[in-house]
This record gives sequence, C-alpha cells and structure tokens, in this order.
Amino acid sequence: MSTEQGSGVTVVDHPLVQHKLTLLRRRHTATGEFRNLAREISLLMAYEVTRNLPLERVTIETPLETMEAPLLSGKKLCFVSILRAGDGLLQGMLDLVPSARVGHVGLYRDPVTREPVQYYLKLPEDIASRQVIAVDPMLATGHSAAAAVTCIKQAGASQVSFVCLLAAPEGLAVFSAAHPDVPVFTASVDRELDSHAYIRPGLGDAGDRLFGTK
Ligand SMILES: O=P(O)(O)OC[C@H]1O[C@H](OP(=O)(O)OP(=O)(O)O)[C@H](O)[C@@H]1O
Ligand SMILES: O=c1cc[nH]c(=O)[nH]1
Ligand SMILES: [Mg+2]
Repeated sequence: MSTEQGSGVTVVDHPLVQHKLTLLRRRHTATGEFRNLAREISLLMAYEVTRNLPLERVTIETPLETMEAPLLSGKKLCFVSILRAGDGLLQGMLDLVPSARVGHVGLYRDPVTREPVQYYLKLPEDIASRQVIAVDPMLATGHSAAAAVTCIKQAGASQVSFVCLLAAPEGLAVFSAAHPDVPVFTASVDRELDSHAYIRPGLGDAGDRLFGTK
C-alpha cells in the first residue's frame, strides 16, 4: 500500500509499516527492539519499492503439467547502504532479495556545516548494469542522500531509487532538485527540520539508536 505524493515521492502507508514506525519512534524503544523493527519495516519497504520490477513468462514443469509462469526479468538488484544508519535497513531488504549485491557509501554529517563528509565507498563492479536501491533511514536536509546518489551515478548506475523511513519536506525538495529522476519511498514525511537539522517529530538519531552509541 502506498500513496504517491507528487515529485516522485511515495509514502508507504501499509498499516504494518505505520504501526511498526510508531513503535520505532518511541523514546523508550530499546536498541534491540529498534533494530528488529527497522529490519521488519525495511522488508516491507522492499516489497513496495520492487513492486514494478519487470516480469517475463517462462515455461516450467509443475509435477502435473507444463505451464507459462512469471519470473523476474531485466536488471538485477543492488542495495546501497549509506553508512552507518543505512545498515539498519539492509538486512530487511536482503531478507526479501537474498541474491542482491550490496554497496556501501560512508558519509557523516559535519556537526557544524551539516554538509556530508565521505569516508568510504565500495560499490559492486557491475553496478552500471544493475537497478540500485539506496537506503538510509533519515532524509533530513537531503544532502547526504543527494551526495550518495551522486556517487552511485558516477559509478555508472542509471536506474536508482531511494528508500528511507522518515523524510523532512525541506530535504525532499533538495533531493528532488538534485536527482529528479530518482523516486523516493518513505514511511513518513514528517513536519519539519529543527534548528539542529533534526527531523521533527522524528525518531532522534537513527545511527545512535540502532547501534546504542549514545
Ligand atoms: O539529510 P541529512 O541532513 O544529510 O541527514 C541525514 C543523514 O544523517 C544521518 O547520518 P549521520 O550523519 O548521523 O551518520 P551515522 O549514520 O553514522 O549516524 C542519517 O543516517 C543520514 O545519513
Ligand atoms: O533527525 C535526524 C536527522 C539526521 N539524522 C538522524 O539520525 N536523525
Ligand atoms: Mg547519526
């Protein structure tokens, strides 16, 4: 279940996603539960982002007869996790598509300038021939997501989607201006960014909550 918001933004409004997101946001949700919920939600998000994958019809033998049946065709998938919080969404995606390749872009937000600083990049050699789904729970100012997608495109990928849990309206505008061809799937578009560029009402710092670092 999803709602197209215009400008390539889809809010995944499936009741299971929305219920689990509420549990995830709660201040007292502990690290282990937070991690499990992120994994469960990302599996459901993967279901939505892969909804339009092309199918071809192939001939198979059931135990009883021959039939024409649908099978995925077209480009194979590559998930790209934006470190570190993106790793919280990776396992759920892989639960659904275990054969996908995985890349990593390491970025952190400079606390003063709030601009993303890149410290790592490892993408599959054949990324140009794959459909890429980049994942990061938070799209706040949108600069980290935009920088990561720029790296992915520079590596040759031409079909890219972006999946997050929460997005701020300001960040969506920045991201869509930088990458109008990249659809965004989010579980929620929250109200606003605060003066520290945190998403409100939000869920706090996704990386710290996933890994228990604060
Ligand atoms: O849209 P932006 O304003 O760029 O902010 C979003 C980024 O901030 C968080 O990462 P953070 O820099 O905290 O790094 P971490 O994943 O290592 O915690 C989040 O996971 C995004 O990558
Ligand atoms: O609200 C926010 C903004 C950026 N990064 C986070 O983890 N949370
Ligand atoms: Mg963080």
